[in-house]
Amino acid sequence: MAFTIKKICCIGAGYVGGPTMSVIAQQCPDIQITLVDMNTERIAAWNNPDLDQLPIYEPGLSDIVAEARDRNLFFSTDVEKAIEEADMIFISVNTPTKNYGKGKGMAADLKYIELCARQIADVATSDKIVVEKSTLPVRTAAALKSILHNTGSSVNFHILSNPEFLAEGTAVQDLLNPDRVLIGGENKEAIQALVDIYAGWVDKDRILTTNLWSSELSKLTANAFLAQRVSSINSISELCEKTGADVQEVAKAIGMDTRIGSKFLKASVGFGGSCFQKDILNLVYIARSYNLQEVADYWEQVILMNDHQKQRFADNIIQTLFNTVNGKKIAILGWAFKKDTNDTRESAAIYVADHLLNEQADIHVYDPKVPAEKVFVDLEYLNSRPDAETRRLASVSEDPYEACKDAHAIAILTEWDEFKTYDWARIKRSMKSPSFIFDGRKLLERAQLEELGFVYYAIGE
Ligand SMILES: NC(=O)c1ccc[n+]([C@@H]2O[C@H](COP(=O)([O-])OP(=O)(O)OC[C@H]3O[C@@H](n4cnc5c(N)ncnc54)[C@H](O)[C@@H]3O)[C@@H](O)[C@H]2O)c1
Ligand SMILES: O=c1ccn([C@@H]2O[C@H](COP(=O)(O)OP(=O)(O)O[C@H]3O[C@H](CO)[C@@H](O)[C@H](O)[C@H]3O)[C@@H](O)[C@H]2O)c(=O)[nH]1
Repeated sequence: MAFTIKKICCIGAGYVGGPTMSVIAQQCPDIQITLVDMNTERIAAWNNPDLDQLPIYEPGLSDIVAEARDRNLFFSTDVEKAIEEADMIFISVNTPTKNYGKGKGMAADLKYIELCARQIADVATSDKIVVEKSTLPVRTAAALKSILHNTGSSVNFHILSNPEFLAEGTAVQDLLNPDRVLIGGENKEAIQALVDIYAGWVDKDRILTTNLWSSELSKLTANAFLAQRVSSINSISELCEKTGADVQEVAKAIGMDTRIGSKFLKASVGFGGSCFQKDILNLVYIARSYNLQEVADYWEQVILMNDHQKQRFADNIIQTLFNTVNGKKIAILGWAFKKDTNDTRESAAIYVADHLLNEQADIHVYDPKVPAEKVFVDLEYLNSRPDAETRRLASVSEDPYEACKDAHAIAILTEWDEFKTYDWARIKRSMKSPSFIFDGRKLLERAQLEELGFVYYAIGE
């Protein structure tokens, strides 16, 4: 039996649900989409007439929301109503690393997923296609199936896995022109119903269908491979610093080998974001749960290398500043985990700053998109010291020149384009001497800065 999809509900209006559903609504004006979330503030922000106040910053997103909102795209806190009315339900809730109990610090916490499944099971009175959009451990669909099919009602549920591969900062472009769309499932008609939606704007050759488990595992694997490239080049950056090789030159030289490819070879202060670490830890946990110790150790090293990269960046600042940063003002440019997003989850900046705060440095943060309070909350979450001390040592500036004034050093931790356009001569004049720059993104030009009198350190040089 072919399915006709007229109404979609998406549970979870976050970094994935928001942009994904906005693009589907834009591309498929005949489908009515309701994004629901239990976070009332988030939903209110999605409904804010002022498009600058949307809860998520992504280039191009506000135009799409402006086009589709209140036409066929709706944001609501009425989860039950949206579930009841929908033909297809996307689950796009967060699946963070568990911070309690069995698997603490490793496994994905599936409590939000289970809650969604139970809510769907309780509310649904007609057949539904349930789509896993969240990133999930392989075989989660089996648990979902068990919850949905044990309701005692005659409602049929078809479960699909449709992991999302968008990267933040380029979410809209990634959704409009995906390298591939992956759909795993068991029921051919249900799979076809989702294929038909994407086929509205995605080339059919790029829509891949697989079994459920391959789809679930492909998502974890893709992130593990991407993160592994960053850790691999970061490991080489340290060797470059010892030997006189330049990591950018090495990356270019190896990236021109078509078997290696040039993407994801940018050495950095360490990868951040809500996905890489969480998903690799989860992969490691799954491997260990099948007693595959070598597999687990292999992937765990990607995380250990990343931790080392953040740590050694902070250590290098301390060492270079004559082995003490106590009472010294250090400007941190960039708090988001990458440019063009306001997301700070697992940002390397948090860990570098925390390390410097442990040494009693006086931290001044500037980021073009991250609100001040978020910076404090991120630091306080680590619980490294009393909150009052964090707020005494750290501050947030709305102006980059203020952040850098009287600083002993500047650490560049996000690759925001605007940092390249600053009046660096003015910044130099306002700083203490010697004036150090620690470029964790290799964003600036060494020759220009050295000419201005800075002492310039960059990852991998
Ligand atoms: N952020 C990314 O770039 C990205 C990309 C691909 C995949 N993913 C995966 O997508 C999933 C979602 O990630 P995200 O970044 O959008 O998370 P997020 O935290 O931004 O959004 C999740 C939302 O779900 C809501 N929620 C949780 N449980 C709920 C429930 N029972 N009912 C209603 N709302 C509920 C939360 O309030 C939150 O607003 C995760 O599994 C993540 O790994 C994320
Ligand atoms: O050469 C590189 C590439 C990335 N990074 C860093 O790696 C992190 C992650 O970057 P990126 O992958 O671009 O952003 P995410 O939004 O985390 O996207 C990843 O995680 C998502 C969530 O699962 C997936 O959907 C995407 O495909 C995957 O790229 C950031 O801190 C980047 O600065 C580097 O340091 N060097």
